[in-house]
Amino acid sequence: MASKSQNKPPLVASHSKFSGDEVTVKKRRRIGSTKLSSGPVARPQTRQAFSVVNGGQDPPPNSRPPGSSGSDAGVIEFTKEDVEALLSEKPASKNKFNYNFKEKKEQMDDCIKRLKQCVRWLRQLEGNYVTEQENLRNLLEVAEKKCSDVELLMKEKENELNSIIIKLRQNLDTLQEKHTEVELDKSEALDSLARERESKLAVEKVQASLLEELKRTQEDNASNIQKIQSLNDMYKRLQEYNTSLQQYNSRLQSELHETKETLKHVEKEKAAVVENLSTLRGHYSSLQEQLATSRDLQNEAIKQKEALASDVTSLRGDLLQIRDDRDRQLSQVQVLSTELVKYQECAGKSIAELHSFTSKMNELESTCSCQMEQIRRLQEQLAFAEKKLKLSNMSATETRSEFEEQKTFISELEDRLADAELKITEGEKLRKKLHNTILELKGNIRVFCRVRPFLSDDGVGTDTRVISVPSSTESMGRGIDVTQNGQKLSFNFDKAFMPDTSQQEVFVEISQLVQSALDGYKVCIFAYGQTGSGKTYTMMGKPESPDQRGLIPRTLEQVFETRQVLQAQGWKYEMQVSMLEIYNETIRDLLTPNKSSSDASRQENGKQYNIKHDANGNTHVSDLTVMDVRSSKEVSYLLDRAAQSRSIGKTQMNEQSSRSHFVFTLRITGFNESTDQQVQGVLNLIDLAGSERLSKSGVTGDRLKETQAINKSLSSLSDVIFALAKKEEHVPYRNSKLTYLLQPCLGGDSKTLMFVNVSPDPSSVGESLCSLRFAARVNACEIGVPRRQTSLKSNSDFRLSIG
Ligand SMILES: Nc1ncnc2c1ncn2[C@@H]1O[C@H](COP(=O)(O)OP(=O)(O)OP(=O)(O)O)[C@@H](O)[C@H]1O
Repeated sequence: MASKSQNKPPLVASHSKFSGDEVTVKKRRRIGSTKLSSGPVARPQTRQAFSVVNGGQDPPPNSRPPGSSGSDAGVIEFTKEDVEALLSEKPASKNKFNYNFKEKKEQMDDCIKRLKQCVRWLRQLEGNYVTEQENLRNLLEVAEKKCSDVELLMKEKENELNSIIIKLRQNLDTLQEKHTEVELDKSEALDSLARERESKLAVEKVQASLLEELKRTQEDNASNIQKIQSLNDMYKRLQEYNTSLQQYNSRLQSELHETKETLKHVEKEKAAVVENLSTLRGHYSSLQEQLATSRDLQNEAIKQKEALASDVTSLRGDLLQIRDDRDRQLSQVQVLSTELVKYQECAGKSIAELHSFTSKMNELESTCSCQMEQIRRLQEQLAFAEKKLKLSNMSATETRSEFEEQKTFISELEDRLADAELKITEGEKLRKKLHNTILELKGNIRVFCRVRPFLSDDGVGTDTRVISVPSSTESMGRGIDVTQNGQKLSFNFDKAFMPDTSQQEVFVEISQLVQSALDGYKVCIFAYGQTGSGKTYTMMGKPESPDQRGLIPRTLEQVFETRQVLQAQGWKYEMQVSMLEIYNETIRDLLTPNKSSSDASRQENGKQYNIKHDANGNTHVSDLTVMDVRSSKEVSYLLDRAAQSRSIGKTQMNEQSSRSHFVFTLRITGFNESTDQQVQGVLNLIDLAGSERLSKSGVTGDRLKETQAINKSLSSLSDVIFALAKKEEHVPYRNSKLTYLLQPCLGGDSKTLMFVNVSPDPSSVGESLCSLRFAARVNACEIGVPRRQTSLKSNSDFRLSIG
């Protein structure tokens, strides 16, 4: 039985398995189902695995997972169990003995097919996993990057917000502090107001009591005054009574005296009577009786007098008492008056205090109202600040987002700027290279011919033309024809300027060389020709007339203008000027400070003026004045100074004009901070001495020797130029000052331009021919780069035959 069941076809086994246990099937874990559901490939798919694995037989409909009604009929899926079942599947045969190979093969084929499908499915699944994994990884990286960016951004924003919140909190704190201070001030002010009100009430009470007391005192005073008045009246009455008593007393005294007088009279009469007593005894008894009655009367009078005296004493005591009372009352009145005055003063003070308290109170009330107003304002400010805070919070977020946008915009712009700068730098390098290549193609040594117009003092009429424009189109603009003794000789150069060519037109042709000097090359432009042929006119021109300014002023203008333009690209230039004159192997510094003529010559003699070349091929003349210049105006001033110095020198040395070489040197040092580039250019502008025919000069002796020497040095110039340009070892006239000075300008990358100036004067046609032959020889120099062919036919005789 066991073997039977083992040999059962997988279909039956699978079928029975699935139909037997629906829950198990539903719960069965699907390989990759979790992953597939999250990735792009993981769409909910309807499985048909069983039909494939189980040889095309579907499991019973109730054993299918929910939703697998067959919408994705083409997709095949396997579960782990399916795969395991497939792997552990063994060939089934209904009967061991009926084992049919064909059937077995079919089964095997079927199994292999299913296995292949399973393997394909697994591979596809694996591929999906890998791509999904990669996608997820990428997504994860992007998300992580984003997350870190967002985190950074958030941190920055948080920091900014924190700083703003701190600032606002500080503002709020200060405002709250101010508010509490104001509140404190306000409470203090209210307290002091209450205190002042209390004190005011107390003062008012005191004032009322004082007023009552004052009233009472005034009433007392009035009653006292009445008392005093009644006492005064009594005193008056008593005085009157006293006076009447005194009058009575005096009357009694007078009566007593009269009585005494009468008594005496009586006693006298008694004596008379006693005498008469005897006689009159009778009479005596009557008299005795009279005497007794008189005595009684006297006693009565004495008694009356004593009673009156006691009355007077008692009245006197009364008077004294009344006086004492009066004095007491008076002193009481005085005390009361002083008290009254005091009370009045006190009342005045109280009133003043009351006034001051009232004014203080008013002040305090106004301060209080001010403070209230301040508090109100502060509260308004606080509300406004809070509003502002809210607004600023809102605007801060807006600003922050704007700031972020701006930042990204700026960074973009910066990138673009950096790119542009890089492009500019590269473009500038390219421009330099191209410019140089163009100039090299044109020739590092070029020769321009310039024919000056007829002048009034030219010997022959203008109709006799010895110099003419060539007829061939090939030579147009670069050749001239010279007619001598009926023979026409043609000369071709890089450029030929006819008499009507303006200074500007000539300058346009050399302006590229000026740019080369700023690019860091050595440039040398010199004018060669017979005396009066227009060399000085070409180099210097007529500075007083702007149209006729020569190459030197125009060159300087361009140098300083270009320097300005290049400054925007980060270039900084330093310029140094020196000017010298060579006369018969003597160098004269044209920029030494002005001195008297004798001093100048002595000074000149003391100086060495040795010419030296350094490792970089730069020429230095010892003791020569070198001036820093910042503008073309400064150079113009120095040129004027040099011209002045030249004319002084000529007068001092009794020199004929035009017999010296004038050398103007401008050293250009440029540095670019942004690209860290450095350039050193030199611009030499030379007005050579004019060659002269000895037959015409009419000089003799030492002067003749000098002229011969100058002519010789000029005639040898072509040999020198040739040798230097070809970098030959042997340079003729090496020790000649002019040769030595020109040496660095004629080799390597240096650019040299020679003007051959010719005069159209028929009387000097021989000299013109000499100059042209010389120039043709220089023109024939080839330096490094191919030059167009010079028509050498007529330039065959290069040698100058001056003198
Ligand atoms: N292209 C020109 N247009 C007008 N005038 C000119 C021209 N060239 C020269 N001249 C005039 O010719 C005269 C002589 O010129 P210039 O002094 O420049 O000659 P030079 O070659 O320098 O002479 P030297 O060798 O004796 O110094 C001057 O008066 C000058 O103004």
